[in-house]
This record gives sequence, structure tokens and C-alpha cells, in this order.
Amino acid sequence: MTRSTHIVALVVAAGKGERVGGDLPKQYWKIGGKAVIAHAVDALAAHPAIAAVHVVIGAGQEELYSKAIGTRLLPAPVIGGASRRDSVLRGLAAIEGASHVLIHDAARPNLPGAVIDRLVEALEHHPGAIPGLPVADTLARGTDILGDVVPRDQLYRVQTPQAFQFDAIVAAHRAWPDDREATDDAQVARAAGHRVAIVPGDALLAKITFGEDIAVAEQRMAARMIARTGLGFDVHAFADKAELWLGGVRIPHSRGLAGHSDADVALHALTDALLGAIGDGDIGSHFPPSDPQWKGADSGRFVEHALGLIVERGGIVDHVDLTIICEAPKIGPHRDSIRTRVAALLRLPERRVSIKATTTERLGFTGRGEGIAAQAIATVRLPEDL
Ligand SMILES: Nc1ccn([C@@H]2O[C@H](COP(=O)(O)OP(=O)(O)OP(=O)(O)O)[C@@H](O)[C@H]2O)c(=O)n1
Ligand SMILES: C[C@](O)(CO)[C@H](O)COP(=O)(O)O
Repeated sequence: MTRSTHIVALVVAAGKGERVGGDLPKQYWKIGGKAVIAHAVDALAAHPAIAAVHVVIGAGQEELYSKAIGTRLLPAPVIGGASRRDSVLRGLAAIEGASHVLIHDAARPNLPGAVIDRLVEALEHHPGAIPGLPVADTLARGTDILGDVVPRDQLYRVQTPQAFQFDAIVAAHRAWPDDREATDDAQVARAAGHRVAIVPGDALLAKITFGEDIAVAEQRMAARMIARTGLGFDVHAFADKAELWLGGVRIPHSRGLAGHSDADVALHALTDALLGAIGDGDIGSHFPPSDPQWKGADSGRFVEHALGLIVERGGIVDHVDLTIICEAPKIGPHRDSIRTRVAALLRLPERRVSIKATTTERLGFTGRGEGIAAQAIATVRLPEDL
């Protein structure tokens, strides 16, 4: 690729998902806590060769789209047409300055970065490239009675993204007769005389077409996840303060902890553990103590913020383990309510939340009753490409 190469992605998401059924189009269903369309967009946006991701949505889907995409910075979506080809054409018309484009179905949420690598590489030698999988089963014609076997050598299942030189695919789509349907973009490119290379596709990339495909996509997504752990540690000194908050629960005690927020040392350690698992700074970088808006804040908000960042990346929290270190108050009587509160904040069943407590045998600052320390470990599962 030369210095003038500017590769963009176009995600088509204007379909109604009629074969899946239900009121919500399939691209807005959530898998792994994140909308199908957001998985497709994130996989493309995370690839270093892709400069921008454009999206085509259905008329009336604006609210669904903005909810699914959240705070991601993308060009304004374009409204699609009655057929996939219409939607592609409208999306292409809104793109400026691209040398190449990868056109992708929003309904294919599991997009491995390696497939994008292969397509981008193929574009160096060909005007178009698609991911394809050789047909592995015997193919036969038939109704309810088996007919002739169809030779399957040289037959491929064609996937997306489909990659093209930008001007070539735009001209090819404009030249395609309006009264003829095209099920993908590669056949449009070929009809205009362009050679389209086949690179190895991936079984993960399967399209969600029927209802049962959603559960399969979810399982595939889970299988692609890798575990990451994050460690959090925090200390707060006792102060002449009425309220003591630990793990999101108000604990009756003679003193509270000093701090800018509600000083919930346990939730602060937990927030840092969650942020650590995704390598996204620490609680101070997200909620600076110099910012007056966090004065007296409920630390549950910090935990929910960190959880939101994990979900935005397509991740899930597997398990957290929190240890509160102090001589007093005794944590045992409050352990269950802390566990319930932390599980609620993380939207987890309680069995995936562990709350422990210990003393330091009267040694050190916690032993002298000067403050409370807390440490936490969070195990998070994230898509392998992120
Ligand atoms: N008018 C259309 C039709 C389809 N698509 C998109 O093209 C991709 C592949 O199409 P398909 O799986 O057929 O999706 P739907 O048209 O939504 O499904 P159905 O045919 O079951 O209604 C999907 O991401 C879909 O949103 C589109 O942008 N505009
Ligand atoms: C574009 C596509 O996903 C490539 O395999 C496929 O052709 C879409 O077909 P559909 O029948 O519109 O789902």
C-alpha cells in the first residue's frame, strides 16, 4: 500500500432481519453484552489499516443505532435502501477520499483481525478480494428426495468484508442494472470486469441469518474471549466523619474514612482492578480528585463506569475477589450485604463475587487503626483481537 492509501470500512445495517423474526432487527440484538452491529464496527475500527468506519442504517433505526453505538466517534450514519445493494450504493455515495473500501455485513459480528489482514494484503495485487470458505460437506440437489450430487471442488462460501478499490466498486455498482438483484458486492465487481481474489475466510465470521444463529454467534464470541486480570489496591485514613462506606454498604462505626468521594476504599480498589484488566488507567485518571463533581460521590458510580468500559470493548466480568484489611469494624457481619451490593453493581450473580476480610495482626497503619486498606482482583474476558 502506498502513502496515498486510505482504506475505509462500510458496514451495512439497514436490513429488517425478517428471517430471524421478532421486533428488533438482528443487528441490534445484544451478544456478550454488546449489540451485534457494535461488534462489527469495533472489529473494523480496531484494525490499524482502517481509517474510518461508515455505517448505513434503516430508516427509523436512528435511536436504536445511537444506543448501540454509544460514545464511539463515527461519521453520521447514512439511511439505506430497500435492498442490500441499494444500501451499499447509498453508503458508498457518502464516502469521500477513500482509495479502498471494505464492505461488511453488520450481521457478521465475529470478525477476526487476521481476515482483515489478508484482505488488505490481497488489495495490493488485486482490485477486489473476499474471504471464502471451501464447501466441506457433500452438496446435492433435492426437494424432500435426494437428487444429484453437485461437484464441490472449487465451490466457496463467500463471506464479508469484501474489499475493493474504491472507484472501481462505485463504478461497478452504478453500472449494475437496477432490475437485477445482487446478493453481494463481489459479483457486481466481477460483472464490471474486475478480478476478485479469494482469501481464507473464517468459520467465526458466519452471518446471523436465522434465529438459531444468534446463540451460535454468542457461543463463538465467548470462545474467542481471552481472560485478563486486573489488580487494585487502595488505602484511606480514618477521619472525624460520620459515615463509613465499604463495598457500597453503609457500615455503622465510630469513624468514617477521609476522601474526596464517599471514600469507599473497597469500591476504589475494585474499580482499579476492573480498569487494570482492560489497561485503561486508574480511578484517578477517570475521576480526578481535583474535580468538584466527584465530591461526596457514591463510589458505585466509579465501578459502573469501569464496567461500562469493559462492556464497550465487548468484554464481560467473570469474577471479582475483594479483600478488606482492617482491625475494625468487623466485616463478617456485613459480608453478605457487601457481596449483594457488589454483585448488583457488576450485574453478576453473587457466586461470581468474593468478599474477604483480614486484619494485619495489629501491625502497621491498619493494625494501629489509622485507616483501612483494600485490594481486589478482577478477571475479565475480552475479544481476543482487542
Ligand atoms: N435493505 C438492506 C438489506 C440488508 N442490509 C444489510 O445487509 C446485511 C446482510 O443482509 P441479510 O442478512 O439479508 O439481512 P436482512 O436483510 O436484515 O435479513 P432478512 O433478509 O432476513 O430480512 C445485513 O447486515 C443487513 O442489515 C442492508 O443494509 N439493507
Ligand atoms: C453479502 C453476503 O453476506 C455474502 O455472503 C450474502 O450474500 C448476503 O445474502 P442475504 O441472502 O442477503 O443474507
